[in-house]
Amino acid sequence: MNYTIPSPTSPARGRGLLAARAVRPGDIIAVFDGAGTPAIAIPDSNHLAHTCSYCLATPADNNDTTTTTPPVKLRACTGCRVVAYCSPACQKRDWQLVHKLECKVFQRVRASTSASGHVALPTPVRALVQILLLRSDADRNALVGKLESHVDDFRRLPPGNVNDSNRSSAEAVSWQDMELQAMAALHYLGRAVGEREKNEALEVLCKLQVNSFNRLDADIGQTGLFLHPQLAMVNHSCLPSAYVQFSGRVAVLRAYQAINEGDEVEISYIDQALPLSQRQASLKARYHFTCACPRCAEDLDVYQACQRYPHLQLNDLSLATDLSELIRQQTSPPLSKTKDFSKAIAQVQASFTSLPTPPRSSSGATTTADAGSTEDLRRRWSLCQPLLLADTTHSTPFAIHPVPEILTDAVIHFSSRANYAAGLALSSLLATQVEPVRNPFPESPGRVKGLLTLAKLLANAAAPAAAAAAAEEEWSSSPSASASPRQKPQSKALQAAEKAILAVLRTMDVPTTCEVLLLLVLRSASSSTASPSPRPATSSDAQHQNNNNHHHHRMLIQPYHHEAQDILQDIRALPGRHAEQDLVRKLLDQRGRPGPGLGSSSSRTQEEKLFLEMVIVKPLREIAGLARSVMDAEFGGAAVQ
Ligand SMILES: C[S@@+](CC[C@H](N)C(=O)[O-])C[C@H]1O[C@@H](n2cnc3c(N)ncnc32)[C@H](O)[C@@H]1O
Repeated sequence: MNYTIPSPTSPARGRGLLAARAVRPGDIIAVFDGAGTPAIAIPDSNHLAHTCSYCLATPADNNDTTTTTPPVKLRACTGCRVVAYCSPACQKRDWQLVHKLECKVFQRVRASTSASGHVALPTPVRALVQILLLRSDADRNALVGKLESHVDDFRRLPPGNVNDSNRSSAEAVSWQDMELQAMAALHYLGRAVGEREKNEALEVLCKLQVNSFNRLDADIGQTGLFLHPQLAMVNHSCLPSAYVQFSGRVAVLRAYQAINEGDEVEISYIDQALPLSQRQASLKARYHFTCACPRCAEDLDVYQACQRYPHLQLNDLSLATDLSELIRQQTSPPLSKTKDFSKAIAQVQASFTSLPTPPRSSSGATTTADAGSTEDLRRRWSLCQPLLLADTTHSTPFAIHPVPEILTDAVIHFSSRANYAAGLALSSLLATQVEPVRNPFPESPGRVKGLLTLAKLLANAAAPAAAAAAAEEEWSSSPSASASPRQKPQSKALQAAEKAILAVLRTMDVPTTCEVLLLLVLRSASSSTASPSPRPATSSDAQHQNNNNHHHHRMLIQPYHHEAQDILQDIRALPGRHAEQDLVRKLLDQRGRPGPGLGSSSSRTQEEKLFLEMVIVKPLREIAGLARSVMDAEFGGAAVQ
């Protein structure tokens, strides 16, 4: 056990989880098993048909044509026809765990719902049903008995209070809704709905609100609810020292920065990128406390917050080799303290709060997920203009909320239209100047995912670049005559931006850049205490091996590992790249190097740094420089009001 949970030291914060040994950034602090000890791990109710209810694998895990993994086929339970499984083994395990009892509840739900109606119970109601079904009081007590409920605070919430924190279950709303949820659970359980039963159910619902996590899947976003009594002891900070990752039914607590033995481990319950007022509101609405972390106390903007992490040096072998300089530019004087900028921030925030919540893209990857309509993106981009034009003494502060979210959605917008060059420009900007500021630790999941997206876009954009080069030679034609299918004719401005991007691409050694990006993705798996596992036959099989800590450590790899490995294999199969491969190997070889990740900067030679800077970072920065033109061309920039 790498942690301790002593009795509360501070009445304000209650209990907390302390590191029992010193850990380095990326190290696994602890693994919380959602199958063994009393725990709840369920898919979101509106994903039940697409997610294995035991191992939580989804067919979308294998949606990508770049992977060779056989697709997961799900079969519905023949009893309730509500939940589905990827294998008889998963079905059997879930049956023994809880479904034997739960199946009857779902049958009752089905019987009382019209044939066309939505049969599943909302996610928190299903979690409540599972808790109330637990066979013994001892089990139930072990799971929820000692958890903080804040029941009186919830009772006082104004009607219609909507919790929007990313740790919450989408359905979480007001006290009145919770009362309805409690009654629904008791009704379908066939139990008495007396005052005592209702209060007991309400208390459990409150505990779920305060203590459960949303399982975040690699590519689908929020896919379920996870509750574990020990993991629930981790307190919050807006400058967290750790983060939680999910892998099937397992939650992994990973260090985000070095933590000393005996220090408290803190995670962020909410989206750290949000400005102070929104962070405080989210924390208050669901967790009922006012955060007093250094970031809140001093109202640090995202650049200042980044400066507080001791990770800047780790970035010199990443796509943000200039992170210290980027931060220096924005923090002297502090961006958010300049008059123009505070005004711009206030203006942008006010206009955004009056917008209906845009559908959040869950992946940031090249999917056609709901990134918002073109119209919605135009509106959001135009509302951001005061922020982007505010202060000429600083370089453009692209990392300030909500710019990164809009750029991420725009990547999806362009990818779904097969305009990979435009997507590449935005993705390069995110990977070189935005994500490193928001996630200063180079191996954090947000960064790793961005690298993989970038590698894929680069590969896709390079194909038309090559085609366009050939076409230009022969016909002097424009890049719009290239191979990629287009849905709509493009504006002249977008064509010009795309031409400039393709021109940079033609100067690049794309396979080598992709290879380096993919190796950066893979390093995040190998530098932690987890060692990469051999590729599992299917993701569900992998989960089945998951029955002790040793196995957990073997399979707790970054979610993007296998995909990166697949693409890397294709690149390495290209002929005539021996010299390049040798260089890349030299640059990224970790053997014999101290420290986390790729070793300390002092052990790197000038030649290696120069290679990274010239071959990878410089051209990507050049492409990133075209992102603003791409956005303005497609979404109107300052011209649209
Ligand atoms: C998931 S629980 C964490 C464990 C909790 N401290 C306990 O003793 O049960 C969340 C609750 O812990 C408290 N908490 C967490 N982080 C805090 C912080 N930074 N400041 C004050 N209270 C905090 C709040 O009461 C919050 O609702």
